[in-house]
Amino acid sequence: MTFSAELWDRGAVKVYDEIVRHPFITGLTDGTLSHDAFRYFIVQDSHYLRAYSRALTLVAARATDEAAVSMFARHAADAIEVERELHTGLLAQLGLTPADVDAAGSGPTTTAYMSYLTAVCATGTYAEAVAAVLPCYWIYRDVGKELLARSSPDPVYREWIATYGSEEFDAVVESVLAVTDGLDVGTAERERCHQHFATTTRYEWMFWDAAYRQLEWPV
Ligand SMILES: Cc1ncc(CO)c(N)n1
Repeated sequence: MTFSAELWDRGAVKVYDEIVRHPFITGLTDGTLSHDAFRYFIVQDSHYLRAYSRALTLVAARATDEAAVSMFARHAADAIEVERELHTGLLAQLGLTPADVDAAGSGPTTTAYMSYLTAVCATGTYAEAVAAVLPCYWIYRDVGKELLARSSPDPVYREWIATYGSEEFDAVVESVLAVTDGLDVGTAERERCHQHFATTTRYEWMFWDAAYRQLEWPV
């Protein structure tokens, strides 16, 4: 079994099932998701993408071959572009400005997820950093494809779905999976990779759940 298949098998199979039947995800395609919940999601995702981009530069710095350095550095730059283009467009359609994103601040789940990613990428090994960021790519690709197949009555949701369900994003994810499968991982390191992969996979579920419930800091 490839390393990526092993990670998915142990850390993502069950959670992925929960993700695709979560009311936020089913609501994107059956038209029941409120724009308020989606607004919360896009605002929080703007915060998330800023941290994600920085985390990817840390992965790039840890990469052991030039092709991987170049790939992760490119993805870091792309994450900033996605935040600028997709979010500015979607935010405007939802009646929000970048100033509203700053005013909202990052919510509890966003903060926890960003902190975990940053910590692993800053202090873990290269393989640990790859395992921590992999669910961000992989889950969005699979969810994107699933949603594209289901389609949506809402043009705003359709635009968001098109980004992650695209052939381009699929190719990006395939290249990261190839890097993952080429990693040289020790026994103890392998266990830590499993932990990080399972944890960030859970955070992906929690991120959608927080948006669905529009979770705020309790105090
Ligand atoms: C929370 C989250 N995870 C992954 C992605 C994909 O980059 C995203 N935009 N947001």
